Amino acid sequence: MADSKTIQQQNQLYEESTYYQDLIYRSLGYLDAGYPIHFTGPSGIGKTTLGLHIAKQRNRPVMLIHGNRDLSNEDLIGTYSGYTRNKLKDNYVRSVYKIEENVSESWTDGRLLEAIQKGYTLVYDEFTRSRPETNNIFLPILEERILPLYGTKQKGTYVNVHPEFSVIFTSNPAEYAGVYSTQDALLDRMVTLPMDAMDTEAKVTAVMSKTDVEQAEAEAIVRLMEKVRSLTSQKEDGNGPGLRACLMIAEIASRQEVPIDGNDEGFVQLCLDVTWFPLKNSVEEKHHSRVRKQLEQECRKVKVGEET
Ligand SMILES: Nc1ncnc2c1ncn2[C@@H]1O[C@H](COP(=O)(O)OP(=O)(O)OP(=O)(O)O)[C@@H](O)[C@H]1O
Repeated sequence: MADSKTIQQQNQLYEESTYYQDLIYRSLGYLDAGYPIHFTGPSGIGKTTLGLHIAKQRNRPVMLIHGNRDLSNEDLIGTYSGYTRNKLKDNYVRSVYKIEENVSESWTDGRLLEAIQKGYTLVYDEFTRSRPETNNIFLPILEERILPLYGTKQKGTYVNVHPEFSVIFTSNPAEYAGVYSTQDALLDRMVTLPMDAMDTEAKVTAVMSKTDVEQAEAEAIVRLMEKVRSLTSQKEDGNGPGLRACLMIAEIASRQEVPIDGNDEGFVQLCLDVTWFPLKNSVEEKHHSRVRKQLEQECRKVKVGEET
C-alpha cells in the first residue's frame, strides 16, 4: 500500500492538478503572512492529506492533533504529572544523622505548548470535534500571538508564540450541527477554504498513486463508486462510499490478487462488503432490499476498459 509508494508518487495528484496547485500556493502565502488556514469539506475528500502536504512544504517540524471531545487544556498546554523527590542522607559524622528531602512537582509540556515554543506547523484535524472551551485557547494565540498559562501554576503567565508557528485547521461542516458549534470568533481569525470534492480524474490519480492498480482498473473502480453513490440521495457531501472506498477496493483487490472484474465472485463480494454498510446508512430502510439488488447489479457490470 502507501509504504510501497514514494511520497513523490503520493503527491502526484497535487503536481498534476491546477486546482490543487493553486490551492497549495494560496495556502502557503496565507501561512507565510501569519494567518492560519482552514480546509472545510465533506468526509474523505482529502483535507487532512492536503493539510499535511502543505505543512511539510514549510520546512518546519509538523505536529498533528486530532480534535475530540476529551481533548483538554491540560493535553494542549501541559500539566503537573506527579512529584519528584530528592533525598540526601548525610551520616558522615556517625553521631549525626541528617536527611534533607526536596519535593517538587514535575511539569510535562502539552503538545500545543511545545509546538508554539518551537515554531512547528500544527495540523489541527477535525477541530470542531473538540469542545469550544478547549478551542478558546487558540483565540489569544492567533490574535495576540501569546499562549496564556492561566490555571497552570507556572511561573510566567504566558509564553510568546514562536514567529514560525502556524496552524492548518480542518473540519467537516456536516458535523457542526451534531457535535459542537464552531466558535465564530475563532473562524474570524482564519482563512477558510472550502474544498471541492475530487472529480473523476483526480480520484483515478489518487487511487493509482496510493495502490498498485493500473489506470484502467482505477477508472473502473472509481466509475463503480460513482454509480453506487448515485443510488443514494446524497452525492459527494455526506456519508456513502467515496474515495476511501475506492482505495480500499483497489488495495484489497491488488493484495489478494482479485481481478477487477464483475464476473469474478470474489470481486463482487469485496465491493459489496466495502460499500453496503455506508450505502445502507444513506438510504431509507424501506428501500434497502431494492438498493442492495441495484448495488449488486452495478458490481457485476464492472469491466476494465469499458464504461458500463
Ligand atoms: N492527493 C491524494 N493522493 C492520494 N490519496 C489521497 C490524496 N488525498 C487523500 N487521499 C486519500 O484519501 C483518503 C481520505 O483522505 P483524508 O483523510 O485526507 O480526507 P479528509 O477529508 O480529511 O477526511 P475526514 O474528514 O474523514 O478526516 C485517505 O485514505 C487518503 O490517503
